[in-house]
Amino acid sequence: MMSTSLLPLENASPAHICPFDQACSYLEEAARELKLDGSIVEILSKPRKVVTVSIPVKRDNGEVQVFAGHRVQHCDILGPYKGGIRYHPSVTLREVSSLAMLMTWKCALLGIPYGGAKGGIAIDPKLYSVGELERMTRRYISELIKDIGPSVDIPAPDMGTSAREMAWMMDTYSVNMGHAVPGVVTGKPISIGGSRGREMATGRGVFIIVREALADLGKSLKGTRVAIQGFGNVGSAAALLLYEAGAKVIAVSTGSGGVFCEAGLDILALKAYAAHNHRSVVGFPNAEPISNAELLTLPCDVLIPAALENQITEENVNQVQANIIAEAANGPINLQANKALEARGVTVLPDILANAGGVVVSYLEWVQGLSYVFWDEERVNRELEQLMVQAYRQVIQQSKVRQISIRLAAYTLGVGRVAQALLDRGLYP
Ligand SMILES: NC(=O)C1=CN([C@@H]2O[C@H](COP(=O)(O)OP(=O)(O)OC[C@H]3O[C@@H](n4cnc5c(N)ncnc54)[C@H](O)[C@@H]3O)[C@@H](O)[C@H]2O)C=CC1
Ligand SMILES: O=C(O)CCC(=O)C(=O)O
Repeated sequence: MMSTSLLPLENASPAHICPFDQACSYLEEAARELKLDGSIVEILSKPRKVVTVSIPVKRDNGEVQVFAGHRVQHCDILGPYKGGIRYHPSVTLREVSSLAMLMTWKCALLGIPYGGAKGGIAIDPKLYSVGELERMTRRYISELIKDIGPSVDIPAPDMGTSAREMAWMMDTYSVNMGHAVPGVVTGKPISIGGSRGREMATGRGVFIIVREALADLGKSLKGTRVAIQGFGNVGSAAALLLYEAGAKVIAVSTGSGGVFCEAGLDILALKAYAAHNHRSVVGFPNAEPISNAELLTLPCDVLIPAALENQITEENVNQVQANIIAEAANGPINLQANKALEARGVTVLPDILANAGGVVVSYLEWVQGLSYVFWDEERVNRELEQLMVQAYRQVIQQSKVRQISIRLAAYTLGVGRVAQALLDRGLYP
């Protein structure tokens, strides 16, 4: 395992759960398959820049609370750093670092000219007022002002953040620059240069990849039984598109628990219910309660983890019954579980492919902003469809030619493209 000395602020958690070590293991596996030089792996296994800032925030009651805000810039060989910002209590520097590395491979796999980054603050946004979140977000971006920019590093939404936070970030950056800079973030509201289709984009990408995988197995979406963990931006959009295409979404969950209905949930009604129920699905009429753990092991055709990392592990993998798992979340299956699933012949559609729709439409948003020409949603969705299907086909082809798993095929394509660019640029400037 490569040294992770650029991450000095925290000790590693045990190897079987440390997300950064897991990300390095996949990199090393891809490098072995590609017969890459050890020095390339050494370079790519370390983030290029790790920033942690202190964020003092005045609470509504007058007290001051100080948060740590991270931004990890993994690699900018193919273009500006790109990746979301997460507000969730489980955020750690190691987690953010692993997610930044995944962004590098994801962008390269999809053929979009970005490097990888990720940011985050360990906070439960539900416990803070809108005013407190706004003050925290603005201070975080002020502290990062020299590290981000439209051609340097472009944040976007992730867990716990949305178009609202992106608008605060864009405004804070613009005020500091003295003029409007919409290109500094993506996933913005449409009123300030956001793209049509971005809100649904990650879920739409998941939908496209599941549809293609089913078609390759000679199956259609109609009547396919789907269980989805997480009903936020990604999970709810994937659920809606699958439901509209005739799939039976039999179970859905949020952090506070889930619901199950053998005949299939009415996703339109469930979305409306969650919107009026603090984003929780618990208590939805005509459905049985179900825990997050139970949802993962339900008999179903397609399982879509769309929340956190490490949900399918050596502890529950033997109970998982789905034939297809689409990683809408980043890193929901740990290393050991992944090996077990592959040995059983389960089709695992890896995160860097399955959830790439978000960064694809972020790229389209950035391109529209740079050219001052904005597209209708149909065009955005068409371009997204084309890039997702193309990447899926390339991954399946690579998997067949090299006789390797779909995950390793996706990694070899992403890592291989970055390694080639590194060599073409004369190693690293
Ligand atoms: N928003 C985006 O465009 C993209 C998001 N992703 C990934 O998708 C995943 C979900 O992100 P979003 O939907 O944006 O976040 P979100 O904040 O909109 O929704 C997260 C959902 O997960 C649920 N959740 C939180 N903790 C949970 C727990 N312990 N157990 C079960 N459910 C839990 C929440 O209740 C909520 O329903 C993350 O892994 C993120 O990195 C990946 C690519 C792009
Ligand atoms: O839209 C983006 O730029 C990044 C999305 C993201 O954070 C991810 O794909 O994990």
